[in-house]
Amino acid sequence: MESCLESGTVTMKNQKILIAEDDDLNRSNLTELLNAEGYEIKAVDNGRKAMDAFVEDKYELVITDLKMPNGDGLELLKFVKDMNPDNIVIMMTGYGTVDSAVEAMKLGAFDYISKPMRNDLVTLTVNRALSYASLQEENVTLRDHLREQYDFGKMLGYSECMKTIFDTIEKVAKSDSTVIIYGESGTGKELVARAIHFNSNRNNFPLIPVNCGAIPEDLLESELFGHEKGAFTGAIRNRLGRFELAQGGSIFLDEIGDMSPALQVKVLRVIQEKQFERIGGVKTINADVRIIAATHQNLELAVTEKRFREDLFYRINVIPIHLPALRERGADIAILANHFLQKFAQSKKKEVTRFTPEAIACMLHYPWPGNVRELENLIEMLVVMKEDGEIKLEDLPSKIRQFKKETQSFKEYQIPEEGIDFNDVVYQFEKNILLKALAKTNGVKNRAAKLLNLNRTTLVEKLKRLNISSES
Ligand SMILES: Nc1ncnc2c1ncn2[C@@H]1O[C@H](COP(=O)(O)OP(=O)(O)OP(=O)(O)O)[C@@H](O)[C@H]1O
Repeated sequence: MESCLESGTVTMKNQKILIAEDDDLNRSNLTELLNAEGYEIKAVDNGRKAMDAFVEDKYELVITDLKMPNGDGLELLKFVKDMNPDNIVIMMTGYGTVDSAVEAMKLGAFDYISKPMRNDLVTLTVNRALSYASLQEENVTLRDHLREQYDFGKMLGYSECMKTIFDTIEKVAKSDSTVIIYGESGTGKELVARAIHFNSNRNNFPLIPVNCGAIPEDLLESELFGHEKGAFTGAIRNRLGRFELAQGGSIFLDEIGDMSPALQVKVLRVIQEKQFERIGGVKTINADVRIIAATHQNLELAVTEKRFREDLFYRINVIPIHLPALRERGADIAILANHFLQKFAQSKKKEVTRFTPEAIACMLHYPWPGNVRELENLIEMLVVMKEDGEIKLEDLPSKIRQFKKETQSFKEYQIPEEGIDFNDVVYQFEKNILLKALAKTNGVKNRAAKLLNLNRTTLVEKLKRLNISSES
């Protein structure tokens, strides 16, 4: 990319700008103006088309009108920020109301331009926004470069909380301190443990995982510490335990909260004295092992309920890392979904290209009780079921489909400071629902009535009252 200095700001040419504006004249003026400035422009006339374009291509900047039919500016802003929180968005407002602009800024818009627009102000705002974007990109590239060095492997995350977690991993990896990772099942605790180990000074030695919740208690002790031949019935030869196998490296004690109190004492001794004996053995073995633990439980609560030893808790809770549930990091859902789509499309040799914006929006609102694992499994299933093309809302299982955007955007409906015309809003909402039902049933009123749980006569009366003809 070539860069040049213009009116005190750095302008990066060949950057792409997406414009969403329903006013034809404004749209073409803006396109001409910014084309002349050397930017590559894609201009569309509503929010929905802009969402489609945004999913398909990379745009350094999105400029959107606030009020548009079919996906307004705020909806587009939210969509862009969900897909990529770092993407810069500028709003255009014809209403000059500070309120809507303030709301847009709160939602992450970079700036706003009031209409009627002055060309010099437009170019100034756009150049400023893109200079900022370039600086931001430089920072991200630098950080990504550092991150690559630390080999975060397949672990993705663009949400603020995941960035904080990556920073923590970088810091703690080299420290050799005990780490405990808290998080619901499927949030990526094992991936974090791997990232810590493989970025630590112990990475030439193994990382040995043990799922303390999956191994029966009487076997777990021998799994961890090993046994001598004849230590118990069935111990026909000496066996190394996982602590010994992990010598020089790290041990990942997954679901440590499920460990019995008797074993908790033994693990405490390994941490305090760095020593242990095999079952039935007399020789004391030195343990040079870093402990990385994980649990989905609230260990503090387990301590107060006397299910977990307090002394062990303080020994392992040295560096706690809390992995948020997937539903708490909206920004990651779209990124992870696209990543898994590419991964499975490639491995299963399918031409499944992308998700429609509606499908993504719906996934953003589903609560994902099984977290990233559930998302990964779902996308594998969707790719298997599909031959090619895009994954649409209808392709999603019904438990996810019920979290369609309409429900949510209605929940999120904000009454502006200047108030609303109640009857008009309800009228628009009702009309919208009826039109959608008709579109979904190809205009067949019987089926539309069934879909809405109305009887046919009521539906027909409503259509008449709302002035909806079969053509519409
Ligand atoms: N940030 C992420 N980026 C990419 N893949 C991820 C991410 N987080 C989790 N995964 C994937 O999700 C799946 C579950 O992750 P993982 O096994 O680490 O979760 P967990 O919290 O340890 O689960 P459990 O507690 O059930 O053992 C894995 O296939 C993992 O590769």
